[in-house]
Amino acid sequence: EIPLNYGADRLGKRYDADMQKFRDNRLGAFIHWGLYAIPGGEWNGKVYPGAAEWLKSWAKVPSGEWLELMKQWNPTKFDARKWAKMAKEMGVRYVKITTKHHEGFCLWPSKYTENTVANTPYKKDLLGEMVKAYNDEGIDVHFYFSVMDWSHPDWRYDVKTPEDSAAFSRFLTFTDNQLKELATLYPTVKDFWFDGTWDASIKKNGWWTSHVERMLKEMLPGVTINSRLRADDYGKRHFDSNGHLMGDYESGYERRLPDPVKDLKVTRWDWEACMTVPENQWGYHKDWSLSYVKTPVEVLERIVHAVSMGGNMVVNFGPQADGDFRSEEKELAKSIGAWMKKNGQCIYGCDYAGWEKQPWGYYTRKGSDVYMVVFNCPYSKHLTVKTPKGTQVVKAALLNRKSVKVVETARNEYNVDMPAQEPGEPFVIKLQIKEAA
Ligand SMILES: C#C[C@@H]1N[C@@H](C)[C@@H](O)[C@H]1O
Repeated sequence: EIPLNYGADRLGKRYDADMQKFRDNRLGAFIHWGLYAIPGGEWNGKVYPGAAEWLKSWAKVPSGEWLELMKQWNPTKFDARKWAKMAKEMGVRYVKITTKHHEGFCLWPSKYTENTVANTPYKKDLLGEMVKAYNDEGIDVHFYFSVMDWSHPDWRYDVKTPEDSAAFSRFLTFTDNQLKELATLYPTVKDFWFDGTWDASIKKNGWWTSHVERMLKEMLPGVTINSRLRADDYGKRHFDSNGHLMGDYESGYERRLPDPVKDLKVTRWDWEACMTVPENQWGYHKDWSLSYVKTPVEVLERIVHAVSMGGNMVVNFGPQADGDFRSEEKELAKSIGAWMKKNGQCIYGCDYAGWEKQPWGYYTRKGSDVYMVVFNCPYSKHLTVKTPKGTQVVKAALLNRKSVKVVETARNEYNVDMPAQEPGEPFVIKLQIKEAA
């Protein structure tokens, strides 16, 4: 192996209680909220179809002009308790909040910059209100933090000159201070999800990314850190130069998922995917007609797909500038929540089953309970199940309801009958199995 000072701190998965909770949570929600919610994708009368939280970049708005938006930041309809109830009803076990996105506006009253909620008409500590409300509902809070800060004069995309080095060193100190501030002010935070770490300036400072992981873990024992923070001695990201995952879980699956047959390697480590409901909108965009908007069943399939491969899924919400959610997002939360209420036992605490993927849907597993989550009903009216050698299917039943017929068709092959009544939505069959000792 290549000797590294700033490669993976640990080989293999973490199995402490905090990581197990991260894993068992399985379903999370992203909250992308910042100044970008005010223009909602439109600048000087032009609507930009790109991601709304990148509008400053698409419209080439100078930072000074962009930060003028702070004068309009006053989410009068914001009610943290309502937000937390919506998350609870959706069945999410954790929420990832953008403490600061690339624009550099902080949802908490940081004392290291003027670009914070304290210097807006709203004034109050939005992040603190959210952390309390979600925690009061038993929902874990994770912090999204963008290292790249378009509004900070010392941010550099690359470090080429002595001036760049001096500036970027100041920037890293500023960032350290903000992270220590977040860990001190909000000690119930369970995870830091870093973004904006793809530029040469960070890749050339792998030591700093290693320092941040160690610093936060020292301040908050048990906290989880995503792989996207990390670069090693040679600028390798997520996986170090020896192929070992850095951080505690892979966070490369943004708006995409591993192939359920070809990419089974991901079941060897923890990972978390995140997804948008439109094709690519994280922050609030006023016009969702510009791209395809996933239906609740399509969102649900991505959630189940992730869990079936041992991963978590985070579904994104982009609140409006007034602090309310658009109706499509409220409907989505309700719809997913209704399904999770009936079927959540095939998600929470579940993992990769290790059985051969079938066209009707996905397997998930918790201990000796194997779940079939059916999205595609075959004309044959039965669902093929192929078990690993030495494993038998003893019984099958719709979740908490009547059993369905199981017929052995060949060694380690079964036909599981479809339910008599067409369920009209993705449904779950729980298998009772017998494994060779
Ligand atoms: C690119 C990029 C960022 N990463 C996603 C999680 C959003 O925050 C998007 O703006």
